[in-house]
Amino acid sequence: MDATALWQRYQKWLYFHEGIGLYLDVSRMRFDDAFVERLQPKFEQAFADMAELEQGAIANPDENRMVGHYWLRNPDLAPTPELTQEIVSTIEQIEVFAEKVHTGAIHPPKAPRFTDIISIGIGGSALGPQFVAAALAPDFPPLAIHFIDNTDPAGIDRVLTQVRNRLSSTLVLVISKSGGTPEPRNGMAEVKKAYAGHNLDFANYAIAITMPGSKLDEQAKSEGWLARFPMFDWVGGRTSEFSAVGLVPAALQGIDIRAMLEGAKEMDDATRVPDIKNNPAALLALSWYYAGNGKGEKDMVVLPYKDSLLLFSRYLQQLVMESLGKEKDKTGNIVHQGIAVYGNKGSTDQHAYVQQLREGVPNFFATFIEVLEDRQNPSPEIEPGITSGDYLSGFLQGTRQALYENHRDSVTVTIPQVNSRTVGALIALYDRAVGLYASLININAYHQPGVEAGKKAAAEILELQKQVVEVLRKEKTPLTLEEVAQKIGATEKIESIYLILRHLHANGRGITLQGNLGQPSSLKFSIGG
Ligand SMILES: O=P(O)(O)OC[C@H]1O[C@](O)(CO)[C@@H](O)[C@@H]1O
Repeated sequence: MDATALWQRYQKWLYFHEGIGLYLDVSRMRFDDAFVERLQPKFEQAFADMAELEQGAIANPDENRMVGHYWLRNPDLAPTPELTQEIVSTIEQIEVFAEKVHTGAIHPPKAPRFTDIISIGIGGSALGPQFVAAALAPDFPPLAIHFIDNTDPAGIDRVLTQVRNRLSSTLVLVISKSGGTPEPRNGMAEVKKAYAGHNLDFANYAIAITMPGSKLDEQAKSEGWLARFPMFDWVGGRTSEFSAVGLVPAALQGIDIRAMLEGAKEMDDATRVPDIKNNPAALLALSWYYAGNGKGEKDMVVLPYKDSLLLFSRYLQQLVMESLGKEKDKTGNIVHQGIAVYGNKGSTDQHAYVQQLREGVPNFFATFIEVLEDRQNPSPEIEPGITSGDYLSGFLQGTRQALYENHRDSVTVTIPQVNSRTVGALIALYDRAVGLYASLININAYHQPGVEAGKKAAAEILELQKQVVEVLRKEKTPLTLEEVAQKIGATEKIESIYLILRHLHANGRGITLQGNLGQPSSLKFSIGG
């Protein structure tokens, strides 16, 4: 396509949201009108599915749940007045709580103000808060946030070291929808011990964000934690940023949560329009379908050209891949669906993997996120008439063009600046795009049956570890791996037994070994001695 035709195509397909100032350009996706027409019936179904979902249908039949994240930013949409009230009062509760923490009306026993937050959670209970903190937290927030989003002991230590002089003024948010996920449970248990080690009563510092009645909720209630905020059954972890999961940490950091909710609501209104061309989420879903042939054949590379949006690609990775990556469609056919998402930021990635994007295997489409405002204050010139921001902007255009010339398609989302409203709108845009795309390919975007297998296998390993240790404790003489496996009656698990023992040995857990480390079958293990 020549430059004139491309410019025509750009204007024909350009979407602009006046309220938010958001542009979406899908002109560099090479679909034609016939393709759009072919998808029209699927989109009609998708818009109808979405309307039903918003009205409170059981849109997640496998878990028998409604899917209500859209109600969080427009509580009047909730299907019952009780739900509306629950949403409204939770937001009010959060604002009042944050205000009291900021003014010192709620303060730690031994200090006039809380200074820091340790936020413990994983997946949807971490990625939204992390993304929003990186994008929106003021440079000098009223409370500085630190995340424990794993069961990595060294990661936990790092956070505890960062706050070691301020533990007595550090709030701890324990965020887990289910209240039973092992990683945050472990993080919480370790942090609780650290407080005890400093003679601090953890309950005075701890806040639970979880479903009422969960294990975590019961613990928080019985131990008298400082506060509890509800997470709703009808909100999925990966779409929970506008529930207490995201709003509590954001409000505590001084982020304007009302503006974030407003931006999301405005975007929700725009993405409810049942017209592909005038609905930015539909345009995204159309582009994804085109790129990957409705089967995820191409990866989505997300390139925000703004440091503060660095974590957007990681946030989208869970939203898109946990929602769309499914073995079966809604009818039960094996489909192995999904779209792989990765990315970091531009123009930094230009000096990392963009080489492959431009010339290597063409198995992706790019999503550029552009921010019009370079910085809040005027920029100095680094060359006559040129600023650093001009470079950033030029690099974005250049990469988009270079990719297109080499038949690599791209979408560009442009926002005027990074603020609470635009970040709220971005999250809402992708929430809806995922929902619509899921309908196009007929999958349930709201469950995650696949993650259970890994969790179950891990639980079995921990059980096996107990058996291994028990066997070695009873033995006087060192045992080979085969002997351990035989004594447990699990010869098929010999590799797992080896890996368990190697890990215990590396961590000074009382395991002694003799033999050649490079030849596991030569090793003999004992406890102590
Ligand atoms: O908030 P929870 O219940 O601890 O779950 C954390 C994450 O774990 C998952 O259930 C998958 O393992 C995600 O969907 C979720 O965001």
